[in-house]
Amino acid sequence: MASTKVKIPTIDFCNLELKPNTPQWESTKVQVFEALQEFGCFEAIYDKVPNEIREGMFDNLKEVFDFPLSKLIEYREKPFHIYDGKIPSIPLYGSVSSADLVLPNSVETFANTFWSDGNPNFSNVAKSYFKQLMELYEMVTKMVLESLGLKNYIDEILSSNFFVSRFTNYKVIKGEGENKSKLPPHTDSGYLTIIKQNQNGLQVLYKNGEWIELNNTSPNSYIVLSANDFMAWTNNSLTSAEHRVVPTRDKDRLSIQLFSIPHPDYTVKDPKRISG
Ligand SMILES: O=C(O)CCC(=O)C(=O)O
Ligand SMILES: [Fe+2]
Repeated sequence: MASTKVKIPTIDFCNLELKPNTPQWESTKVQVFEALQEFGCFEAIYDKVPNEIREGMFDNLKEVFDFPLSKLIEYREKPFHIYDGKIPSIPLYGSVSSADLVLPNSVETFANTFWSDGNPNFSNVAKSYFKQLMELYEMVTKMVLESLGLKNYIDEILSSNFFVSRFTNYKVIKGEGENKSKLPPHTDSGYLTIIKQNQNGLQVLYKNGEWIELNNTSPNSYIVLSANDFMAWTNNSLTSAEHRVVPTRDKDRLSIQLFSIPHPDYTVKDPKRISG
């Protein structure tokens, strides 16, 4: 059962004055660092993604998971595109992932696979959605490095990653039970993951052994999780959040994830150790 006792911090990123070296930046930075140390995650209130963009993402994604399986398989046949589904232990889970933000025209490749007219609306909406979330990623990364006294490494870390986006559907079939789409506990690879869910279900494991429900359904709310490579890079200063998904409602749950992952040729090491 998820606990109601411990609460994941909610951090406000809406302030227009939120720029490095301002008092707002300094106080937000403290909250970000403490949350990632203690919980490995927080809820960001971030208003830079217009409502119609975010809603457009979910509307388009509903259609993707209604396409026949053959489309999903066709999608998987393209380089750097992954479809996970029909997993025997969680048959109602399905996701499509793409290294879409590094490969030119990759959003269009995605759209062309699923929609015969290439769905220009999807491409526009997706580019805008991820652009704004990459800015949130950049702010959080800078705040962590400044908190660690590693300001000089900000450019290095920001240029060491690529982004992967994943769209996930947790199908609910009446009478089938939640276990068929439940995502088992895990930590993510990469630096940070930013998640938007259309209904709750994401839970994070706190150090006292309790699973805490992440509330992320208000329009401007996004979950930021720190992942394994950031924990390693910071020499365990941050926690890599162990999380799982337990869909509880009686309609399909959709979520969108943005993962930032170090390039395969980048060596993830605590910079203090690199410099001796
Ligand atoms: O669906 C979610 O909210 C999270 C999914 C997740 O943890 C993952 O794909 O790694
Ligand atoms: Fe995950």
